Amino acid sequence: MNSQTLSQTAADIDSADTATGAGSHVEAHPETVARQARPLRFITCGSVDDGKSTLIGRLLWDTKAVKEDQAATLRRDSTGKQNELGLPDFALLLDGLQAEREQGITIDVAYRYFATDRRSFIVADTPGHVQYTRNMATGASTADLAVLLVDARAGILEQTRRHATIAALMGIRQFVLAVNKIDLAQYDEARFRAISRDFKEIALSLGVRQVTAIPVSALKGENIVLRGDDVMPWYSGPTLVETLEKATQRTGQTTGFRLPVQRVSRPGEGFRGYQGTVAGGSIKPGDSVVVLPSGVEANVKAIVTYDLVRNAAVSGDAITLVLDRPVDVARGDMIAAIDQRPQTGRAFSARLVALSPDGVVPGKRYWLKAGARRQRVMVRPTSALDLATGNWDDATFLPVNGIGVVDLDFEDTAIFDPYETNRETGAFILIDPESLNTVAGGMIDGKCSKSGRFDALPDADRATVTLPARLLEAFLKTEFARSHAGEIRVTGPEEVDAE
Ligand SMILES: Nc1nc2c(ncn2[C@@H]2O[C@H](COP(=O)(O)OP(=O)(O)OP(=O)(O)O)[C@@H](O)[C@H]2O)c(=O)[nH]1
Repeated sequence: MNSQTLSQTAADIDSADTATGAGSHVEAHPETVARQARPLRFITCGSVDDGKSTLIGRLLWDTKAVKEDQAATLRRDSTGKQNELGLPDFALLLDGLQAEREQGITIDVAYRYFATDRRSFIVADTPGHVQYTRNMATGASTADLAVLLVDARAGILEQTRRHATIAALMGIRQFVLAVNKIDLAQYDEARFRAISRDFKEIALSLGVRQVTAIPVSALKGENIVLRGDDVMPWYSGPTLVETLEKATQRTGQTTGFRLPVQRVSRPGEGFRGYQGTVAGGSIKPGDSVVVLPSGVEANVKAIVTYDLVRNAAVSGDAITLVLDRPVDVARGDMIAAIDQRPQTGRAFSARLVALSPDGVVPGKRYWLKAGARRQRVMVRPTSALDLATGNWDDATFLPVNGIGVVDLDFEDTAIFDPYETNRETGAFILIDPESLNTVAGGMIDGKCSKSGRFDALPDADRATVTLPARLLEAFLKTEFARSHAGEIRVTGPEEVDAE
């Protein structure tokens, strides 16, 4: 959404009347204001021991985000453990998290908050091990920018490519390459330039053009918050924190209004509201909406939060929507802008990150969960990313941590936006129906025209039901028939019908 449309939206919202005329009113907060106030979210990724914890510790320390008691603890805990430079171990600032990980307590991603005079930040610290790809994907899904760390001595590793690929797949369009431990590489400019060149090539192949490479020593605090000019006079670019201060925030959503319905509220006679968190665009009373997948159209009568009637709502607001006519809406449905609808269909193309040890198996039926919606789906990988070469090779199976392109075939109508246009209504997870484990995280590329393979199941995979004509129609309307469509082959009407 450009700034012009944003201000139009804001103006629309401000001039909106409420249709109810009742209750208290809250001034709408235009998206623009909310976005400026929002902290920049970024992730840090790197291989084990590249210095991620030290880098985040340094950022917190040098921006004075460390409270005095924490600082005292750090000094105390570092006693006797100082490195040859006599500096405290900044990674200890993150040690609480480490301890919890070691105890096996599941912490997907730890978020830390800090601020400079210019801006506030939330950094998602994601573990470096290969088996934590899932966590990285979680952190990346909300991040505006990714800081990728490499050890100046080791250069680009497969893990660097893996992380860059996941970050790009999750929609991040700004990378910072922190070439760390440059002190251990004798502050060698040629080394830094060579690593930057290799990385920029990878980023470009992933469609990421905005790359800032910075030579840093996280341990010594050079080019993190303070400059390292005396040891790296050849580097005149920005420090890490300057780059973060200037980074742009991604909107994440360029679609019209989206409300994935989480609950239908019927507190009393006559009132029926549809509850959920707005996942795109904005809405005000009087706007026309469509309920999907039914396609029924209605107008918004009122927008209610838990104690207020509002004259508008924007992305991120948890609301109850009241429509101007009785409409059949169920949990898992989507209420969307009438003139900017999401895509609906039974076949979609998507990219997946496989998360389970079993990988993603072609032909197997999974549950796909997107917001409150859960649907049966068959997944067919068509290509997989070779992280060593960066090539997309033909593939029919995705092993754990594999990244691939897949076709999704749904049993019934699915509703999505391409992930590029809406990170909430374009993302999903796959669940194994037997173990209930999360098998993969995915992002929708778009609808495809291929016919659903649920229609083309081999006969051996179907139950055969033969029914008299008078029962056939009634049977096809049952919940059982609808939820097993594609698995049941109905042959009929049978001869007995003549009786
Ligand atoms: N000389 C030097 N040592 C560094 C630098 N950054 C980190 N180190 C050291 O490298 C080691 C690993 O640093 P960590 O910050 O624990 O690395 P990490 O990437 O967080 O490791 P994991 O948490 O295991 O993924 C520690 O001994 C740090 O003191 C640096 O810029 N220069």
